[in-house]
Amino acid sequence: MTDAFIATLPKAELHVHLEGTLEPELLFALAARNDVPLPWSDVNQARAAYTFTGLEHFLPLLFRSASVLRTGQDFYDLAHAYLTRAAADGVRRAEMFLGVQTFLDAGVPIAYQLDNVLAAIADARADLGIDSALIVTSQRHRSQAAALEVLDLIQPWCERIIGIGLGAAERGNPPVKFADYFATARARGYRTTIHAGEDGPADYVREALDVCKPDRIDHGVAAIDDPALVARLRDEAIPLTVCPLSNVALRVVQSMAAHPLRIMSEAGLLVTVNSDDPPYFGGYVNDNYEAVRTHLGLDRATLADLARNSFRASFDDPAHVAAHLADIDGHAEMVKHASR
Ligand SMILES: Nc1ncnc2[nH]cnc12
Ligand SMILES: [Zn+2]
Repeated sequence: MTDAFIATLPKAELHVHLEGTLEPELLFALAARNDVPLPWSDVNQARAAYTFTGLEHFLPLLFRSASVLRTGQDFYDLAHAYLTRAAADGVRRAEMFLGVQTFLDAGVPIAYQLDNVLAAIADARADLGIDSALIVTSQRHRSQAAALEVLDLIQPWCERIIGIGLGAAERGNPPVKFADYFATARARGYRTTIHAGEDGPADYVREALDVCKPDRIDHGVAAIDDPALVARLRDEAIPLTVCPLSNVALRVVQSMAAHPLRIMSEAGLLVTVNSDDPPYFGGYVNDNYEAVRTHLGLDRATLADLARNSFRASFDDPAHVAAHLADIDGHAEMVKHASR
């Protein structure tokens, strides 16, 4: 069960792939709706398949499952379901990835994808009081030319997309391959973020900083192997969007007890806690906070600092960030008094 302090702590989620939030129940409903065959006979069999040897094992399953999304309504339903769940976890601000190439491959027009995710964002703001924003990601196992095509395709929506990211198979696809993609994205006014140092080495994190100049690094856990890089990340206050349950599920770390998040936090890094692909890795953002609380022995002050980091690292307006930080102070005070 989630600790009450965590459950009600205001937080931002900055690293979540919308296609990776597809719960098995919705997966089966969309497969039936769109007449897409699945390799599993029911929800339980699908869940049982969610055990992975690593990132390279996980990605094909993710892409296969995501291929059930075909209509605009599917994208609305997916985003609405995630935002409803996130709001229940005390998420006040969500910055969500959408890997559009998977769906373009299946013949889903870009407008179906973006218009409907953006509609779900607007409705969730009005109905659930959760603020959210969209980050479009490209896949690094494809060419840079393909990633640049994504930038051109989304240009009509540029005012409503907050950022650009890069995900998928890291090893063998170093950041330098996407130097022009990031330069172009920045020139077009997007904030930028890149998966680096997930199952790739610390050197990929350094190269990402040098070549891609991102606003944030997604994962970045491999940086802990390199003290000079840790010092640089700290001095430059580069946010790291860490996903503890994902790292255990994809065998990036051996166990939750062995996760470097506490060491990273104590080294002064701007670490945040996120869910990545929640149904696949065993939990949403609060489950991730709860896992690090339990296995790394984090106290409430540290958990509140992680939540503060999540707002500071967000792409939100400074005035909103300040208001969220004040809410966290109020939350921590309230809990202190209640426990006296
Ligand atoms: N953990 C992960 N790493 C890279 N790309 C991803 N896309 C979805 N989840 C991912
Ligand atoms: Zn990710």
